[in-house]
Amino acid sequence: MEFLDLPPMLSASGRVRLPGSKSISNRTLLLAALAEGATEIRDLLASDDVERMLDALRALGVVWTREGDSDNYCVRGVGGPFPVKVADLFLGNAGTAFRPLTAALALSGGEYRLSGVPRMHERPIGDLIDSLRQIGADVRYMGNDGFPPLHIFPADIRPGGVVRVRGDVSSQFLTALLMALPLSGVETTIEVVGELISKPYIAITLDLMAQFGVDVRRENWERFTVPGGVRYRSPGVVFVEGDASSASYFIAAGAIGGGPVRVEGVGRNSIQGDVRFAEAIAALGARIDMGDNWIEARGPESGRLKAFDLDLNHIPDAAMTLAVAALFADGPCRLRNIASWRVKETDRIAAMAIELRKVGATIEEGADYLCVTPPDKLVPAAIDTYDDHRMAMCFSLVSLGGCRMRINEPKCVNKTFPTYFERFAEIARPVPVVAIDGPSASGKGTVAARVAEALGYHYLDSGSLYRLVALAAMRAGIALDDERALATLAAALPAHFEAERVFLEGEDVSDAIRTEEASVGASKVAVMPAVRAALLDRQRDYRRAPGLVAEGRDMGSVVFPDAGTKVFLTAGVEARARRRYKQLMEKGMAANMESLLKDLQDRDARDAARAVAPLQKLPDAALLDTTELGVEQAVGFVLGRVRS
Ligand SMILES: Nc1ncnc2c1ncn2[C@@H]1O[C@H](COP(=O)(O)OP(=O)(O)OP(=O)(O)O)[C@@H](O)[C@H]1O
Ligand SMILES: Nc1ccn([C@@H]2O[C@H](COP(=O)(O)O)[C@@H](O)[C@H]2O)c(=O)n1
Repeated sequence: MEFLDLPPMLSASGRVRLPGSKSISNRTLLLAALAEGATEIRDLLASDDVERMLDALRALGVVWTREGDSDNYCVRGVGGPFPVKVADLFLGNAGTAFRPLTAALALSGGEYRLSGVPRMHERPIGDLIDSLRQIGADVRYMGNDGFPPLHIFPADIRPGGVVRVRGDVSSQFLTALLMALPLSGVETTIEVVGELISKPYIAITLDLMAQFGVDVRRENWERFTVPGGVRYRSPGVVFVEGDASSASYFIAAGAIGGGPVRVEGVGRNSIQGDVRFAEAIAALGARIDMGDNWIEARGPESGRLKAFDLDLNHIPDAAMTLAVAALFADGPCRLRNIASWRVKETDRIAAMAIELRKVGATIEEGADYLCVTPPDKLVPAAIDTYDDHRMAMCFSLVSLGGCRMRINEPKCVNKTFPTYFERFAEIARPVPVVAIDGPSASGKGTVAARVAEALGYHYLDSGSLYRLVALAAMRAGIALDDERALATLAAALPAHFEAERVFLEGEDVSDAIRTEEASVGASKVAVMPAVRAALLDRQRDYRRAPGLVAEGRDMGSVVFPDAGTKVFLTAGVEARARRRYKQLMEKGMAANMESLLKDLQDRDARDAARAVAPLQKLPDAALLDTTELGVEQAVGFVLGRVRS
């Protein structure tokens, strides 16, 4: 399985230029395709869902071109129904392509097959088909009744009068009918059955249809009359706004991570309903500023978001971001009227509940609501994403709580925002790590502890963990080559640290882990991949605000590969043996120069030669040879690297 590890973040600030809106991109493409004349589309979203629409249009005989590698396209409209009369279309999991194309093709007088990924075949479409059948369309189910895949046949379309469509499952059914009906040329009224959900998405549809010359008469959100004798006409150029749903992650990042975070591409003039996410998070205490084409978010004055109880029917997609923002609220939060989540890319209510529990939240889940009680402390977790781009993007925000996160299958963001994690990395500031690696007795521990003190950071002596495993194994009679038993021991090591002392099962073993026997034992158990894996998360958990200085052999290469400062600290082996001898003497421990020298050479060789996480100077690490340097000079060097 592919995954992406996000480090714990300290804060978020910066600017993000948003990718184009998915809803506007796919609607504009379809309208441009059906229109008379050519349409220049600027800033089209580059994503999987839009590619599915572009592929489908090409297969249906629509000519479109892209300006080089840009996001600007030109679509030559066909001025009516699609010219290609037989086609087999694969539409992935793109609801914004599947539903509107179904309606437009049902009125195009051809034979078409429409299919998608397995999840698309679980997403209901029966209400739309029922409506299309009311005007004579011949659409048949190829699998389960009410669900894709579909087979459309030429039919005698009888438009006019009133068509009824359900509005309480997906607003895309109404959008699909609205966009297709002008193809019939006859005035037709659509009556919505049930309370229409996601009204702002219908507003986008009506706005874009108007730009293409078709003005729909709307009576409340219940009746929509599409005029007769009208055809779509290209407005010439259409600018696609930035995606307001995608903006929600960055607005939330500013609110959770302090900010200011500014998104560019949507603002108070937006036609997208999800800009109202800004209002929702402002109600939680976030400080929001808005311009015509930008929104800026900062954290609440009080430092913590307020608990909420909100009806989020109008912003179902951006509401997912609020479910994760709830982790940062000062009390239990309730997200209401979100039943449509159940029929999206995945059952989002169920998926959210499972994943929020993983990070420590207490969740109550209902048919159309979710209650999130934030945990006292967030728990690092591996988040499953259910092939749902929004799950991946939402959960990246948990890292802003100073909690490392693993996002499984992160490429699902390609559906709407292929560069999401790059943009997120530009605004999120990880808890800084200074990684100091080097051979035994080179002075890493001494230097790292002083650097940590100077910076006010936490300190990790990773070698002590391997020493503890060796000591615990020797005490328990576990052979130092029994990898499985050693890994089990390492995974549940009953050890803790207090100031500079180390405890094993409550006993102070600070000196016991420093004996030569424990040193040799440590270097033997450290060769084993399973032991190293068992200690990995434990080491990563030391990364806490305001920062960490970590020393060992693989701090910069494996444990904290993204460390901002990496130093390879070394010294000649004789100098190191002399230092170690002096150190042991000062502690009143027995030592012999000759055996110390041999022991260091053996350990260095074992550490450097092992297959997993070998001791090495990384290309991005600064080399510091302290053979001729004092401790203060070495500390000064590292601090200089951190501050430069
Ligand atoms: N630059 C230096 N010059 C002289 N002595 C030093 C220097 N750096 C460290 N020392 C001394 O060397 C001894 C060994 O240092 P330290 O324990 O920090 O090394 P280490 O690399 O952490 O060793 P290990 O990997 O075995 O834990 C200590 O007594 C320390 O004070
Ligand atoms: N990141 C690390 C740290 C240590 N080891 C192994 O543990 C032994 C003891 O470490 P000290 O730093 O306390 O000397 C060392 O010899 C290494 O074999 C490691 O593998 N990775």
